[in-house]
Amino acid sequence: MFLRAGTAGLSPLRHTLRPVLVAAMSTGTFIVSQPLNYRSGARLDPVDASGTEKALEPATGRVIATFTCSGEEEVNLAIQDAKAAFKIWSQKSGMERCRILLEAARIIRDRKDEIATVETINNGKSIFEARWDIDTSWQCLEYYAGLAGSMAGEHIQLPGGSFGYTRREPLGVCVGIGAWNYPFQIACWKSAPALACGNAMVFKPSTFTPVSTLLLAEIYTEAGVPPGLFNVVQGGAATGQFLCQHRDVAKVSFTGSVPTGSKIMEMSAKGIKPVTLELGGKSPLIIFSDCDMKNAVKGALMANFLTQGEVCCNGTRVFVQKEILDQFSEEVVKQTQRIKIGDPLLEDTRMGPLINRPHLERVLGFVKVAKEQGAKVLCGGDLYVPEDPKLKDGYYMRPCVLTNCRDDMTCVKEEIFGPVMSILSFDTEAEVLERANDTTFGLAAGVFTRDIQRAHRVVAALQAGMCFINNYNVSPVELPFGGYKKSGFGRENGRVTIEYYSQLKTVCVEMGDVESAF
Ligand SMILES: NC(=O)C1=CN([C@@H]2O[C@H](COP(=O)(O)OP(=O)(O)OC[C@H]3O[C@@H](n4cnc5c(N)ncnc54)[C@H](O)[C@@H]3O)[C@@H](O)[C@H]2O)C=CC1
Ligand SMILES: C[N+](C)(C)CCCC(=O)O
Repeated sequence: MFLRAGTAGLSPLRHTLRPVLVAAMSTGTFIVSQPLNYRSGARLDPVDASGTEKALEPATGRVIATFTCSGEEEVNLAIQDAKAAFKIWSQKSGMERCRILLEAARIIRDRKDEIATVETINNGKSIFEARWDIDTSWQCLEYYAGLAGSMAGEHIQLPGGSFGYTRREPLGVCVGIGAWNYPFQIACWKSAPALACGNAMVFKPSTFTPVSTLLLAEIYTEAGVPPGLFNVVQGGAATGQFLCQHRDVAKVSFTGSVPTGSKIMEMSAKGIKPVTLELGGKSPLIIFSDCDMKNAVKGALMANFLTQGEVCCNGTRVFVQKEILDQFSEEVVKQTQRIKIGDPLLEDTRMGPLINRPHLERVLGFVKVAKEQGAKVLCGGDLYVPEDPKLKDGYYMRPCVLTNCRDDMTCVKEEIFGPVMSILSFDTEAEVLERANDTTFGLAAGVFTRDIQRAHRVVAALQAGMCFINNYNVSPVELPFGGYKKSGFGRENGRVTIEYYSQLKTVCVEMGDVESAF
């Protein structure tokens, strides 16, 4: 077990050992024996409990960690500790914060393979993809490090030499609550802008993926943030509620499902706390007959099969213009059948197991209902049993392409959160826009066409926060990401996110005498 508790700087020994240890980590061997809570700059066991949970390795179904969910007292200590760190951190200049965040970004980049390996073991996504996630993680820290140094207010002249100015100030202790599909990346997308603005953060990962956030906590400490600035508590709904209801929490940023998002908003409303909600989706991907077919097919696979299809912004309703329906479907099926499923730590694997057994069964259940409702399975949609005996208890399925889909089918209306693509055909632009927008979600949307006027006209009419033209599911950290409608509000990434982690103070300065009404 390579994970260490310590927080001190990089020892030469650790430098030498790391590559060996990463190489030694293989599917079926990893066990976490250290505490999974983080407070005051160190791993520790929580002082009280609200139950225990087990974390799995989806590739094998093995338990890799049994951990205590934090009780109210532990949550309280984590918040008090963060409050103390906030006092120090919020007084630092933007450039001072910038330097520390850049150092943290550098450490993540240096430890990319190790972090990606841990992410793969606990989440099941392929190591190939996990490395992408770690790249967008350190890039996010680097981006907000840059903004930290240039955050500034305005100076406004008033009559008679008087003037006003604005200060962009941090909020205080922010809470981050994450989903299980991008554990490390979500923790970075929330903490980087929060810390850049001068806030502290208490983060609660999903109970399914408690492990990798600890690496981030240790890296922040190693990079020089004050102890307590980034704390981790573990647990599910109970722990989440203690966080959201705490009076010393200034803001909650949540990634997860719509029903939980609605509860988070309700709890935060009681304390008038601002919230950012990154929720689910059922996004449309529109393929016009004038598209570049090769890229459209690649785009459809990117839109549906990353992280075993467990991606909130996936373009799972693939609308294809009638003239190219057969050719497109044939090519999509050919490429989908080539996806290598199996041990996610192997270099050539491109699809690993789903997160757990109940979720796998839920996804297979959607395929069953789709068939009953008249959809045709073009490929996949069934269990996959890898040859390697150590993977026999993992949660694998073959990626599925459905056709003959109608707008009223369950597979077209509901978020499946698994590798299931639904193909629908359409005739005209007006028709497809109407159908694409006919959903309560609005996270993302995509269009493939060579006609640039049409591309911009179509995205302008799409009701979605993140639109792609001639690509899908790329995530440059410079671009804001977030939803319309029930997919949530607030944004992550991009310059605008500074506004969600800071508040504006206006100072009005009188240079003359008070003109009184009395
Ligand atoms: N828009 C986005 O960026 C993303 C959205 N999602 C959405 O998340 C869902 C899947 O993720 P899950 O982890 O299953 O979602 P979930 O809503 O069950 O859980 C999300 C987080 O909330 C916590 N939680 C659960 N009940 C809570 C409560 N009452 N109070 C406070 N915290 C609570 C969980 O422990 C977990 O950390 C999908 O619907 C997906 O679309 C997932 C990833 C990204
Ligand atoms: C990285 N990306 C764009 C594929 C997904 C990010 C949103 C999520 O957390 O599901």
